[in-house]
Amino acid sequence: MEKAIIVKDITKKYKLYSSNKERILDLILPKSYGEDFYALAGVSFEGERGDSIGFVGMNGSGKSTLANIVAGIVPETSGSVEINGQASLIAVAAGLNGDLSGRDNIELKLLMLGFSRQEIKELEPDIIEFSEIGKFIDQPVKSYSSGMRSRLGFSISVNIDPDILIIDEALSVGDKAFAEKSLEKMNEFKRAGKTMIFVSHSLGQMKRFCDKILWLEYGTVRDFGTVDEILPRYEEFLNQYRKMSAKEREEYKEQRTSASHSPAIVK
Ligand SMILES: Nc1ncnc2c1ncn2[C@@H]1O[C@H](COP(=O)(O)OP(=O)(O)OP(=O)(O)O)[C@@H](O)[C@H]1O
Repeated sequence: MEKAIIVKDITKKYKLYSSNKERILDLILPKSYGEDFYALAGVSFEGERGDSIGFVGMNGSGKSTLANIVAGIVPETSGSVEINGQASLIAVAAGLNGDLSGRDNIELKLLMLGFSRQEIKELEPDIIEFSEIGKFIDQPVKSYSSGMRSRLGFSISVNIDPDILIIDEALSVGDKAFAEKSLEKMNEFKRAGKTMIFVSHSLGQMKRFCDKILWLEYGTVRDFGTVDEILPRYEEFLNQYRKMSAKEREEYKEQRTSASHSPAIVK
């Protein structure tokens, strides 16, 4: 099978500051202030053409960071991402300019992706119709609700028919009717043999839609495999985790992160 996505040993380091003063001092005297925090610490996986890969994991495990790195929106600190084909990201409101109208955002995004004026003219009505934004399409995006922003982002990305579609929680923001319509659109992509990455906390949607699951935990890969293999393990883990006391959760985290998050592993 042809590889669509090859992710090798990705790390993402952020600096955490205890105050704004520290943040500013770090700009003047880099490396002297702030604490290193690894949102991702050595993540590798491969997706074949036609795979629908779900990213699961607890809050803060690194799902969105990884999706944004694969989409080329956020730079990695080390490691590499190889993509065959054009990638399009749907992160809630990502890539939308709040001061521009919905229509101008569509045009801008398509121009940035290399579409011609003629192609944009042809695609625009479909994008507007699918988004159900109605007359608000000519209002500035900052006046939209978060659901409207996410519908517009989703509509742009699916209607440009990308080779790789990355969907980050967009379906949990829209209403049920829109979510159904979007899932149907995603199934069309799947039937067309396209590659997808889907970030969600809805295990129901994962089961319905994904073939493979990447389970992230504290910025590392806990497990990667087929939906049938990984989701039952993840659900079992969530049940156990729910029963843990705050102290047990801290101990668990300490045990899981002590080796993998050592700065020594970061080149
Ligand atoms: N710009 C940033 N600066 C500092 N830390 C960040 C930044 N962006 C993300 N992080 C941290 O990186 C970690 C991973 O965040 P990410 O949003 O990727 O997690 P997630 O798995 O998508 O979480 P959720 O399920 O809550 O959406 C979190 O601890 C988050 O606080």
